Amino acid sequence: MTEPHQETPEELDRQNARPVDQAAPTGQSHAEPNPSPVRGEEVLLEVDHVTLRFGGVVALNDVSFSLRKGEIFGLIGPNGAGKTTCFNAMTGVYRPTEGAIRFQGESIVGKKKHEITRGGIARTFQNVRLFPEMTALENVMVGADAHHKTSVISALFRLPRFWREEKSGRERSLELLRFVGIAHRAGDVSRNLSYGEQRRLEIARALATNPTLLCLDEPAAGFNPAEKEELLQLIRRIRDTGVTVLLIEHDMRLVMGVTDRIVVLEFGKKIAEGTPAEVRDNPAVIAAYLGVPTDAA
Ligand SMILES: Nc1ncnc2c1ncn2[C@@H]1O[C@H](COP(=O)(O)OP(=O)(O)OP(=O)(O)O)[C@@H](O)[C@H]1O
Repeated sequence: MTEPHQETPEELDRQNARPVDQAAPTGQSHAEPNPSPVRGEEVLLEVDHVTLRFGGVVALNDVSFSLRKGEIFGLIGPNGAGKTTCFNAMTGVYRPTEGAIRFQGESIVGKKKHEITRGGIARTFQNVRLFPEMTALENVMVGADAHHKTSVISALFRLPRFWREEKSGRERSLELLRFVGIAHRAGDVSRNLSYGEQRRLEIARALATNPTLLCLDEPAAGFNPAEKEELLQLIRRIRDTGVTVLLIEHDMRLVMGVTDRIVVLEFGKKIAEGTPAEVRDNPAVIAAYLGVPTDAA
């Protein structure tokens, strides 16, 4: 058995216990139906019979699903279901013990995190991870840098290409700050931004890598209802630019309001997959959230 490789201590900093808005699916949504204007049938990412064990813990147990290009896809499930582990396997933090993960038809298992980012998958984290002493603009420019072609030599000697790329990186980063609604904080040190602004900044930084797929890990955690509504609109605008979005989120109203399709995990296994309406009415899902056996639901 291959043990999953683990790259950073922060990845192992298991969930800072926090209250989650983990209500059972209610059937109510505060948002209008999701129009999915750019959703096609082309498969973008395939999780193919993935099992991932941490010693004796089976965090993912033979999980399979695929994301289609242009959709907003939700990955949900109770605490400890395996959602973050699944994200980590997709973004090169953990290597599956068994199974395959393909992005645009190509295996990404065993690739380094930066290779996967360059390949077009970007992510945000459950806990805000910014460079606290850098300005908001600089934080985004770090993301944009991932795509610069400038060599160390041309950066050291300030060759024309370096300046061109520095300038275009700055302009693009400002544009992204505008897109997420915090351009007015561009010059402020990121630790001075409000919590909501920091979460938007993380999204801008992830978008700066020009992703094809953006993975958002509990982006609404700690948000009030108005902030959640703004986030829902932002996720749709991101999707409307052609970026496919994968969302882990405990807030059922947000998930049901914004996603096209959902996969539900429980104890590492996929227990349901379908549209928000299908998933909401699925007895196994209701049981998982209410904590009762399926046959009693
Ligand atoms: N690095 C690790 N070492 C050992 N066990 C781990 C590790 N990461 C996750 N696990 C275990 O794997 C299982 C799935 O955890 P995971 O964090 O993926 O769940 P989750 O669905 O994201 O939960 P939450 O909603 O609480 O964030 C849990 O039992 C967890 O304790």
